[in-house]
Amino acid sequence: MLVSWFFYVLLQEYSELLTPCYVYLNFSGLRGCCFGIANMILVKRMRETLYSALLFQDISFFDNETVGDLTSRLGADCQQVSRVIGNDLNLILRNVLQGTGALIYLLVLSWPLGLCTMMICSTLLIIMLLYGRYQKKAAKLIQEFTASANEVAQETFSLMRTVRVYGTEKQEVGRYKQWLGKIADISLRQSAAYGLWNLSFNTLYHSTQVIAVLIGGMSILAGHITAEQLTKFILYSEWLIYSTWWVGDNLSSLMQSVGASEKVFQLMDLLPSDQFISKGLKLQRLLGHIEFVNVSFYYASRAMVPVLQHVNISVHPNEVLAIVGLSGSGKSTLVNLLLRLYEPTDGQVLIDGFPLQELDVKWLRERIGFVGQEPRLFRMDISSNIRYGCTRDIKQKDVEWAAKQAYAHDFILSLPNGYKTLVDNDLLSGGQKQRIAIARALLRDPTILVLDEATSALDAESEHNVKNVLRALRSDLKTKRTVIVIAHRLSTIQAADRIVVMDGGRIVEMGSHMELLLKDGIYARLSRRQADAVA
Ligand SMILES: Nc1ncnc2c1ncn2[C@@H]1O[C@H](COP(=O)(O)OP(=O)(O)OP(=O)(O)O)[C@@H](O)[C@H]1O
Repeated sequence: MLVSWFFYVLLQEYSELLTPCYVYLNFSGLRGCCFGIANMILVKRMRETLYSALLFQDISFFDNETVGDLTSRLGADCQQVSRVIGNDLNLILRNVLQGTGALIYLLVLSWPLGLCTMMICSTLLIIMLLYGRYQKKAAKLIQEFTASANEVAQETFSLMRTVRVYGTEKQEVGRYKQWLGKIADISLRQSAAYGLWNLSFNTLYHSTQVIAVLIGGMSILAGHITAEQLTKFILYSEWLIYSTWWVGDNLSSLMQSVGASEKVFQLMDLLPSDQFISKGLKLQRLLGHIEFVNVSFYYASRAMVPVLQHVNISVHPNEVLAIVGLSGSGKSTLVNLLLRLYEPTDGQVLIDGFPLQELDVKWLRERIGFVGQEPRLFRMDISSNIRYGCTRDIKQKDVEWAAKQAYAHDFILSLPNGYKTLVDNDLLSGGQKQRIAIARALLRDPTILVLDEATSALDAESEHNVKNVLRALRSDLKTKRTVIVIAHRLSTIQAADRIVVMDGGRIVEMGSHMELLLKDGIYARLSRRQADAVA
């Protein structure tokens, strides 16, 4: 009897709530589907925006960010936002509508009772906001610690051979556990806060019932309301307080997601580097005349350490200039400035008489071939790796020509699928990867060719062959190009037109191989030491 009466009241009240919100509240499948689609579109768009915002930053930006941090922003953090859109927002909206409906109905039934319930709900809301703020802070910390833990794991996996050889597995587990400990500490506090939040809810929830019975009972005795109205009131106040609880619960989870996503939004808002925005000059023809005029430089992350000091060099078109010097003397930095990866702190780099900043950076880079110290290949087939970044219309025979020039053709043909073999980091030796990187640089037919320790991983014969290629490229009058070679192995650069010797960010000697030997300075000393080492 009591149960059927209860259902009767419930049905009657539900039918009274036939408002435009009814459709929203009751078609949960449709709602879920709409939020799911919105979520999918937004998260995809967010990842795209974030990824392209990152790719168009200055190189110095990547000096200050870790790979683990950035990848977790793209992965886990974007997923958090998806949770907000797909779940939390949906439930918050549903419960706000339901709670508002219940509150209006309660005030209509009995405004003193309605006001009391509203006060209790307001207290609950204040506690909820404080709890939400705490959760936001905690989530931000957890996100940071998780990124650091990921960074440690990523580093350890990528240096697995070193870890194994030095037997530091336990030490690495310890390093990882340190971050996990910090995450656990915050999670523990989060759980305690959740417990407190639940306790407050239960206390306040029961107090509504006590108030309803007390004030409602008195109102019945005074004849202000009927017993039926009080029953309805208790049902609706329960509805209201549960809606408030759900809003609070989802709001705190929303705050957690907002905390975790704050950095994502900051990164998404980054403007592209100036060099991608400004439209520079495109010369009709690039001759390859490079000048460093009184160039000084320091890295922003180490502002107190001057890396280059008053460097003056003029490299003529079609000249082969070698740069040598002790490790850390600033050779690669000089090349970084030429590639406009960094801007000089003082002085200017000129190409064919034009300051680098005035030239269109894309146009210029298309005309520069670069082989770095540790060529790492992309996870694509060998042919695509050689074509990488080449904007000309390239045919397979061009790719093979470049591979032959770099003495890579034979070993490529010996691979299971030849030029179509998918490159895996472990598949090729350091020297083989370097030869593919040289082929990539040659295929661009660059006017300026920069080789930064490009032959360091080559065996003596391959190095000799590649040196011949460079010599041939130089003497080919149709393809004039300026070549800058950085090498530790002095045998590689003996034939260069000019050799620049660097020490502590300054140019200390300059001349041909013979001239520098006669000078009996740093170059002659380095040369003697290398000859002794070979002997
Ligand atoms: N991204 C960077 N951020 C801060 N300092 C850097 C960065 N890259 C290089 N340096 C510092 O600048 C100095 C010059 O480095 P650079 O790589 O130009 O020397 P190098 O002569 O090419 O050395 P090596 O022959 O070992 O490659 C070094 O002290 C190095 O620690």
